[in-house]
Amino acid sequence: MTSTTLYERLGGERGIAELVEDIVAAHMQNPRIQARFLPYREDPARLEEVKGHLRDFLSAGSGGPHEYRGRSMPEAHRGMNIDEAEYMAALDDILAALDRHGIDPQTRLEVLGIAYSLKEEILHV
Ligand code: HEM
Repeated sequence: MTSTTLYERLGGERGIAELVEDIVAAHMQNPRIQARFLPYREDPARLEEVKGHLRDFLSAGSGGPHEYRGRSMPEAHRGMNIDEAEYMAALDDILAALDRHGIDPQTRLEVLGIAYSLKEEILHV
């Protein structure tokens, strides 16, 4: 068991900011889900807002100091009708980013567990 928080193991504020940049860039390259994200290139202000929410979501959910002020998971993904393959593609991007950032396997599993637990709140809502 480790005594550091998940937030610390993800690299704190800076590590999480880098992870979010990497994950969003990966989503934009990922053929299974890029159509969901590419339109945000035309709206940089909105993209920054969503990235800020993603950073705060990760911080708040990992024991960090930031408060999440975005929408709930069902509200944020309502009407997108996200399917299982898209969900797995997003998880792949997240795991690959954690790997690239040198996050240890135990911590990656922990993040995977949390991400997976949100599935019912995001799929087909
Ligand atoms: C573990 C899985 C996921 C988590 C934790 C997650 C988390 C989030 C969060 C925190 C936001 C910001 C909400 C806000 O700004 O109010 C968001 C927005 C968004 N998510 Fe996800 N998401 C996940 C999976 C997915 C998947 C699989 C897709 C599509 C393939 C997706 C597409 C989007 C899009 C397009 C937005 C922007 C919504 C908007 O502009 O209104 N997400 N997500």
